Amino acid sequence: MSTVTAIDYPVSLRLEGRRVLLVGGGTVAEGRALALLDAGARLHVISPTLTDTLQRLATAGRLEWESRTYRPGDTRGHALVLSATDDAEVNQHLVAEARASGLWVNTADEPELCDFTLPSVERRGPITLAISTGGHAPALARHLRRELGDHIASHHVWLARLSGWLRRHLPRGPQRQLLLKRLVDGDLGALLARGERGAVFTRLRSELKTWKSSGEPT
Ligand SMILES: C[C@@]1(CC(=O)O)c2cc3[nH]c(cc4nc(cc5[nH]c(cc(n2)[C@H]1CCC(=O)O)[C@@](C)(CC(=O)O)[C@@H]5CCC(=O)O)C(CC(=O)O)=C4CCC(=O)O)c(CCC(=O)O)c3CC(=O)O
Ligand SMILES: NC(=O)C1=CN([C@@H]2O[C@H](COP(=O)(O)OP(=O)(O)OC[C@H]3O[C@@H](n4cnc5c(N)ncnc54)[C@H](O)[C@@H]3O)[C@@H](O)[C@H]2O)C=CC1
Repeated sequence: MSTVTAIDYPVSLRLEGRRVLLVGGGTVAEGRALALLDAGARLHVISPTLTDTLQRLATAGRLEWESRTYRPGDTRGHALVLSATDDAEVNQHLVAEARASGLWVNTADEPELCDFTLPSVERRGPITLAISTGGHAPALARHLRRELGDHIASHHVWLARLSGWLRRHLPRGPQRQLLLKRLVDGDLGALLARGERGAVFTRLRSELKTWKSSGEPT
């Protein structure tokens, strides 16, 4: 067991259409595979065995499965590499190979060998809550994720979708910024928190009319 001293730098990766290698097909690999598929990755799994769920995904063509053990050279052609075998030596080889080719790699069994670690993730619509303890306390990350996840209410999800729509349809600038901030913690945000979506719509509709009449595209 190793010690982790540096603080991890959080990012949200866009993996849609990218080829990701996952070595291992057990319970831990299954969790990673489901999250990677949710993110739209083109998933390549190398493992002599698969869990039932992974097996079903392979049969359905949702992932590419090679039923064999890892071989040097397997990382070629991938954007990201994750190792989740129960063999520490295999995981170490995979990390060394990935790093030698400049690829980012995560191994489930050794925080110190990871180029990135996986946070505990809670999703509500477009909102992602991710908790990291930098490898110190994964069980605590999970506990906090569940506890804090309860604070993301349905009006937050609604607000995120509405904000996304407004950002796509209104031109950038101070007027849009002000409106989007008011939706979160201004007068409109207060209405939303009370569940008064109808009132917010009415107010928005009349405000957007002013935008139109002042020559702004909607
Ligand atoms: C470094 C990291 C590398 C990585 O995997 O990226 C790592 C490493 C290790 N985890 C181990 C054990 C456990 N991991 C969990 C749970 C999760 N582990 C996750 C992430 C991470 N785990 C990364 C750091 C994240 C951070 O701390 O910020 C979560 C958050 C996300 C995910 O996996 O997707 C997911 C919760 C998902 C959810 O929300 O439900 C539980 C709790 C449980 O299962 O209930 C236990 C048992 C309790 C314990 O041991 O603490 C072991 C020892 C294995 C052994 O003893 O054999 C190692 C290896 C080591 O530390 O040496
Ligand atoms: N990061 C985390 O959150 C956690 C990590 N772990 C660690 O993750 C690792 C995997 O755990 P589990 O999924 O529970 O193990 P598991 O025993 O269920 O699965 C291991 C998988 O690796 C495959 N495998 C073994 N050798 C291989 C090789 N040479 N090439 C390709 N595939 C190979 C096996 O066929 C099997 O599918 C362990 O090292 C464990 O300590 C465990 C719990 C949590």
